[in-house]
Amino acid sequence: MAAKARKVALETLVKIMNEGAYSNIALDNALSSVNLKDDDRALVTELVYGTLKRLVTIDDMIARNSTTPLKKIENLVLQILRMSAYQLKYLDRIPDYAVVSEAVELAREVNPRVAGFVNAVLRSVTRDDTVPRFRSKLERMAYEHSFPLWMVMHFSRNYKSRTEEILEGLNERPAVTYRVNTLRISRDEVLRELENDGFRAEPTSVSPFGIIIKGGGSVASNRFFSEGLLTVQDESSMLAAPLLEPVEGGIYLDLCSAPGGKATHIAELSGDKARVLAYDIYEAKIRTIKENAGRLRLKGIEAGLHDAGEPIPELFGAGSVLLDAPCSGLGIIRKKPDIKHTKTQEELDGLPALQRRLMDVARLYVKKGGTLVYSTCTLNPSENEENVRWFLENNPDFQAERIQLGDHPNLLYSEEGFITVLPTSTMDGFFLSKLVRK
Ligand SMILES: C[S@@+](CC[C@H](N)C(=O)[O-])C[C@H]1O[C@@H](n2cnc3c(N)ncnc32)[C@H](O)[C@@H]1O
Repeated sequence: MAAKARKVALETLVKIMNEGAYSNIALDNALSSVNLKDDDRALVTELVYGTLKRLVTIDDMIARNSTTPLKKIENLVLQILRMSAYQLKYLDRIPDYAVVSEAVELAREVNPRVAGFVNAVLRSVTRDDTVPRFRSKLERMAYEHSFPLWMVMHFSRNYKSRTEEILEGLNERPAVTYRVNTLRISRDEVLRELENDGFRAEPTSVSPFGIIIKGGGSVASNRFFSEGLLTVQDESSMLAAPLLEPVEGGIYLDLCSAPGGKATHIAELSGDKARVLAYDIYEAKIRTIKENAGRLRLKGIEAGLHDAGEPIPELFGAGSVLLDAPCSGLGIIRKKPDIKHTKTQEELDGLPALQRRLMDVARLYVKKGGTLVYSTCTLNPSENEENVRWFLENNPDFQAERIQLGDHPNLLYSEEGFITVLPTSTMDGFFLSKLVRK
């Protein structure tokens, strides 16, 4: 059966690498269209994410051991080599000879003439223990942690001595985390009940709302999930909604809200007694907000299609606002390792202008004494603190309120009290700021 899993993984990789599909979506589609056992599903996920995660290093190895330059290798054959090199160098579940012979079989189906070439390259990769000579510390980090050099330089320029920790964090296997709907059940109770049901679960350490599933199977089919007591959410994302301090009768606008992870949290924290206007620019995504609100049985969410760049005058001064802005997503590489290969410095440079335009509209909805929470899931000061500093300079009626989440090794507090969350196994890289209208 593992052979079938490898074939599915290969097809998925091709969709991502050659057709520009997003890794999480391509993988979900692939897994839902085939009938595979749990072990094989796990293998597909491992092969796809692992290959994308280690691609820089893998390509280097293939280039060293191939007589044909990488750019000239037929696309499908290149993906076979990449996926197989990943197994040879990073997994020990499958013996090397089996990996090579499976790869040769797959290659033969693509083009019988390349089978010998694939065999030769992979045998050579198997024996290759070369440690390349690095011209700098950054080059070493790029190779060892498998990131494009420009991205390592970006982290090093902006996060200095924390660079290696960021690279390691972004390569972590993401833990399975859920937010407890404390409107209906306490976290302690969920933990107790899950333990009774045979799960191993722990509380998250920064957010008081999260649990981490450490073992015992998939909670998605558990009654807690289907009955709306739990929401899949990263721990970092659980930190945004509480900053709005939602109360009964309040009005909250979540301007970029799909799939509604934070909007539903706002509703829960208000006792589901507030209006939560949850907008997004994509029609298809509005459905996901409604589905999530429905599963959680929340009545206060009003999901709708709206471009956050277009002001809605009827709502000026209406309440408090969450702007969880579209961003470069460098903080979520653990879950979307394709970001390592798809983002460019130019793309990063273009984002602050868009984000500032959205902030400029978002401020209009904030009432006196109300709050604007600006957050992103990226590690890039120009999309994060520099945007917020620009905003405060241009809007003297707003002031930053210090966020206090306690001392945790991966939380960086700026002088103004903004927070950058460095990635760990349980937390995405994230940025949070809280701006109050005087
Ligand atoms: C970081 S995600 C939001 C995640 C969401 N807040 C949550 O917690 O589930 C950013 C969202 O912004 C949406 N978006 C991008 N540009 C937008 C715009 N101009 N107006 C409204 N939404 C936009 C995207 O479709 C995406 O769903």
